[in-house]
Amino acid sequence: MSAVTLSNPSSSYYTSSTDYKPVKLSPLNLTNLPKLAPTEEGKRLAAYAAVDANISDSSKVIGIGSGSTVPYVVERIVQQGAALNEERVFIPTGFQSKELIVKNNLVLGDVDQYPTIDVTIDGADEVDNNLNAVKGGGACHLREKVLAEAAKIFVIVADERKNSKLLGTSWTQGVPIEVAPFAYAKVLKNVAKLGSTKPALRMGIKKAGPVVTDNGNFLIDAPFGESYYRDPKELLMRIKMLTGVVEVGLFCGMAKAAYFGYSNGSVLIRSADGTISEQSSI
Ligand SMILES: O=C[C@H](O)[C@H](O)[C@H](O)COP(=O)(O)O
Repeated sequence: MSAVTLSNPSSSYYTSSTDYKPVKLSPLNLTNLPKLAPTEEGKRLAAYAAVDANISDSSKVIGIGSGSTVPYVVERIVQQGAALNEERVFIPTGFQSKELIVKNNLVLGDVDQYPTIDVTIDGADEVDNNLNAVKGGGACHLREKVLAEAAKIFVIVADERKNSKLLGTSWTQGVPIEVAPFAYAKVLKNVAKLGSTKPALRMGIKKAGPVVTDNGNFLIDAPFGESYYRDPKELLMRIKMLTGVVEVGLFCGMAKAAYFGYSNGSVLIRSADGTISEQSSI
């Protein structure tokens, strides 16, 4: 992979063309890795950059999130070596990450044993300019939020398609809402009253009936108009107040940074302090 630097950014993925002043980080050395399809390349880049920057020798309790970028997170952690990993405990956000931990012979723990986590790295469905995120496309956002909140450092990894100025731009299926099964019909009515256009119970694929989460609950996907996404925290609080709602897939003010991997071999890093950095790869 050749070193690529985004010297003249003009795309919409930056905050704005005028305030774009990236800090250039030293390149990520990824020589001798197998070539992947462009989007996968972006996911791997984001994951590797996030692990390198956030998981150090002193990171002992690590939260492993869900989604298609997370296998690369675990891959990079494994590359840090068995000696280091034997001294660590890994906490999963769901079935997928539990399998990843077990299959890679890492030590499995749970958040009730380790309510304080050093670092949690997780995927996202969409992230806005202020690091607010939609999560729950894979129905894992309840455990994900607990692990994000438990972590001293919570970091998001994703490919370039997830980087938006405003939530609801690329992720149009709505805010994922985990609900107690018996309350779903009432929550559907109440999110519609809040302003959701066509909220729907998420149905299974290759399974008759609704999706059932790892916690035995149902999911509602509730789309909202653009104005609601301008204040995602307010939207989160209003949905969370509805009786029967277990957790809402809006993560506001939680992430320390988001790493977006680009198919051109670079990573864009947005930090909570407003810093925007770029890392190329060789
Ligand atoms: O519930 C699932 C999680 O929030 C995932 O992190 C999110 O849906 C992103 O998944 P993917 O990387 O597969 O698009």
